[in-house]
Amino acid sequence: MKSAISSSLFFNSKNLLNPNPLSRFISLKSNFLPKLSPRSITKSPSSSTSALRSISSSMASSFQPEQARVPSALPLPAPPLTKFNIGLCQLSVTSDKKRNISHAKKAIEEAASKGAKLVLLPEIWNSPYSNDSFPVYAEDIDAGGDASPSTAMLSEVSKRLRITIIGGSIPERVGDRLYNTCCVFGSDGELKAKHRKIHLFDIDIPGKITFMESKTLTAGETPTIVDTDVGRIGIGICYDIRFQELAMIYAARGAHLLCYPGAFNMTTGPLHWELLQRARATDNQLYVATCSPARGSGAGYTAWGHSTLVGPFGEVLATTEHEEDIIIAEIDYSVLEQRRTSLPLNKQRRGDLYQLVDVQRLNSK
Ligand SMILES: NC(=O)CC(=O)C(=O)O
Repeated sequence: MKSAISSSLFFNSKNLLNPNPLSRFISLKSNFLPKLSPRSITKSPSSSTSALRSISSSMASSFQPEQARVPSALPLPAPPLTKFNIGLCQLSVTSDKKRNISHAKKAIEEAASKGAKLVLLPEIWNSPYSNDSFPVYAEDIDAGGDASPSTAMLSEVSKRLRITIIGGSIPERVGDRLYNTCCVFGSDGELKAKHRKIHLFDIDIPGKITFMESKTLTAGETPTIVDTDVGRIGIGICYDIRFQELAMIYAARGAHLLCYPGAFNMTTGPLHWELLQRARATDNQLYVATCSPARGSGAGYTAWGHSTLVGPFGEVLATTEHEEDIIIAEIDYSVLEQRRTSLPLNKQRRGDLYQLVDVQRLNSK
C-alpha cells in the first residue's frame, strides 16, 4: 500500500498502546468549558438563571469554530485534477465467480472507454451477498495472484487503462477471519488502500428483513482515506454510510469525495439510500458516490440498486434505476470551494458547544 492516509499520516502504533485514547481529549475539552465560580453554583432558581446567563455569555466570548473538530480540520488540499468523469458500474452478480470477474472487467473497460478516470464498483460484486457465500468466495488479498483473482483483475485493468478504481468490495480471508473489503487501485495498478467495513450490517425487522453480517464477518478497525490521481477520497462500505461521524472525520481530513459501495435492500433502500447520501454530502459539503449491485431475480438478498452521484449542495447529479447500468457523470471540485464560500459551515461551527474527536488522528500526534 502506498499512500493511504489512514496508515501513513495518522497511524502511530506507539500511541495506540495508550490505555485511554480519550484522556488527552478530556483534558483538552475541559479547556473549552466555561469556568464556573463557586458563587454561580446555587440552588436558587433565579441564581441558576443568572448562572446560565453567565455561562452563555462566556460561551459567546469563547466562540471557537476551529476547535469543533479535534484535532482541527485540515484545509482542503488542491486535487491533482479539478474536473473528471466518474463511472458507477451497477453490475448484475451471479453465483459464478469467474463470470462475475470477467463481467466486472468488461464494465470497467466500457466506463473507461466513455471517459471515466475513476470507476466505482458495487459492494460484494464477485459473490452472492449471503453469509453462506462469504467463506466460499473469500480471497486472500494480501497474497494476491491466484489467491485473489478479483483484485488481480482490478490491478491489471487500472494499470492498463490508467484509471483509479474503487473496487467495490469482496469477501476477504485473513487466517480464520473474514472481512467485507474494498480495495483502491491507483492508475499505476498499485493497491493504494484497503478498507474493511467498519460497521457490520446486523438488522432484524420481523417479516421484512433479517441479516446478520456479524455471523461470519469481522469488523474493520480503521477509517480509510486515500490520495489518488482524482483527489482525496474517503471510503465506506454500505452500512458505514449510516454513521455520520465517519463522514465528518473524512471531511475534517480534507476529503473531496466519499465513495460508498453499497447493497441496500428493498426495505431500507426506498426510504434511506438517497436520503443518507444527500445528508452526508450536504452536511460535509463534498461529493458522495455510491454503487450498488443490480437487482437480481431469485437472489436471496434483493439489492435496491439506484447507484448515485450527489454534489456538495445535496443535489442528485446522476442516478439510475435497479437494472444493470453504467453511469458516467462529471465531478468538478471547484464547486466545493464555491459552496463552502457561500455557506461557510466550517467557520460557523460552535467548538465551544460540541466537538468531533478523530481518535486515530489525535493519537498520532
Ligand atoms: N447492506 C448494508 O450494509 C446496509 C443496508 O442495507 C442498510 O443499512 O439498510
